[in-house]
Amino acid sequence: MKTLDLAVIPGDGIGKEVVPEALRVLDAIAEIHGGLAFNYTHYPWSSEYYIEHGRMMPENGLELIKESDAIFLGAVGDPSLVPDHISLAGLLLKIRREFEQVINVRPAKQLRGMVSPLSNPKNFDILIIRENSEGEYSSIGGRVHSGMDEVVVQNAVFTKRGVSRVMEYGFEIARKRGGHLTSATKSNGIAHSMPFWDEVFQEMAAGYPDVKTNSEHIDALSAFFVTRPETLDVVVASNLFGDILSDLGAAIMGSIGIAPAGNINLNGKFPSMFEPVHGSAPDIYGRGIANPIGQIWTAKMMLDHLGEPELGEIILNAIETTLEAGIKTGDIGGKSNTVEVTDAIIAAMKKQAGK
Ligand SMILES: NC(=O)c1ccc[n+]([C@@H]2O[C@H](COP(=O)([O-])OP(=O)(O)OC[C@H]3O[C@@H](n4cnc5c(N)ncnc54)[C@H](O)[C@@H]3O)[C@@H](O)[C@H]2O)c1
Ligand SMILES: O=C(O)C[C@@H](O)C(=O)O
Ligand SMILES: [K+]
Ligand SMILES: [Mn+2]
Repeated sequence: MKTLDLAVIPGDGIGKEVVPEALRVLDAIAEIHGGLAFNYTHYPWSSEYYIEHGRMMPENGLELIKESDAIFLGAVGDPSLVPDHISLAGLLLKIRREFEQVINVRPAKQLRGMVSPLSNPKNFDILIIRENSEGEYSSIGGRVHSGMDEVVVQNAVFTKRGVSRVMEYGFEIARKRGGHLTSATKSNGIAHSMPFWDEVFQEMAAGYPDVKTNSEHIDALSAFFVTRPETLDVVVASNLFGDILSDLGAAIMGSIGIAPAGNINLNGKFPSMFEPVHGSAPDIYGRGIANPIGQIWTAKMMLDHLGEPELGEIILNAIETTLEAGIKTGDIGGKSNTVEVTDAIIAAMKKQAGK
């Protein structure tokens, strides 16, 4: 029996609704496999935890989850309890950074049964590779003075190491897909970091003669996500640009409620973390109507990462079968609730596996 230890952090809002549903899917996949078990350890770290303890996770929190095979997280943030920059920094961004999850992989592709808001979407299949440890998300800066004299500085940090490794990841994955790599830049407006970003990209491209490349300014590239997404394949982007592009990618798929993500540790020193692109959705939390597909597709990405791609495939197929059957939550035009969609996905998995 192969046992995978998962640290489970539902977090805030709909994270608490969709994570338990994705765990039901994992239990079903374990049953289908027969020789695989998941050992979940649940952590209640969240904004509510902050209200009680004055921090988002205990002081030794990272120690507690360090040995797990992967971290499975829902969403972090409840602005009615804790300002977002404190809650995200104390949990989500802390794990990404301290566990050196330097790459954030975010697919945006058309699923069977999904209706894109684009009128003629032409079967796009994009993989966004977001730098996940530096760039615009640095905590270097500060505020001085007050009133009209107030001055605020927020520094962006781009290191040769950080930029090279995210680009190398992009090139390798583009090579594996037999595809091409687009770099998201803004070197016409941002005079230091982005020309540097372009230089590293060009240097590295020389080592991948088989991978076609292009660079697009982030503003134009955003428009291409809408006007001709089928021409994009792998897209490598800085932390902030990748963040924005991944919501855009989710939007053209049909809903942010279905978009998955993996925060990948490359050096093997710490576990990777899997969590959907969406947040805690306070506007719909508590009604049982959140779309569970983002969290469930994220579980598929986690299984791929843990060496079980054929199980991941069963899950994605079942998601598509369920969408094709019209069993959908309200964000994608359906009438079913979170639990009903998950039930249908599990039933489709079992049917596929002949059980
Ligand atoms: N990775 C994360 O944990 C993460 C990501 C984004 C936002 N946040 C946090 O979440 C909170 C809310 O942020 P936001 O409103 O900007 O983004 P959000 O992703 O939570 O919600 C944006 C919109 O999408 C809808 N939506 C999101 N997920 C959905 C789902 N599964 N099913 C159906 N509809 C869904 C919401 O109802 C809302 O209308 C904030 O505290 C923010 O900081 C966390
Ligand atoms: O990284 C962030 O800014 C938090 C959230 O928006 C995300 O995309 O995970
Ligand atoms: K999330
Ligand atoms: Mn985001």
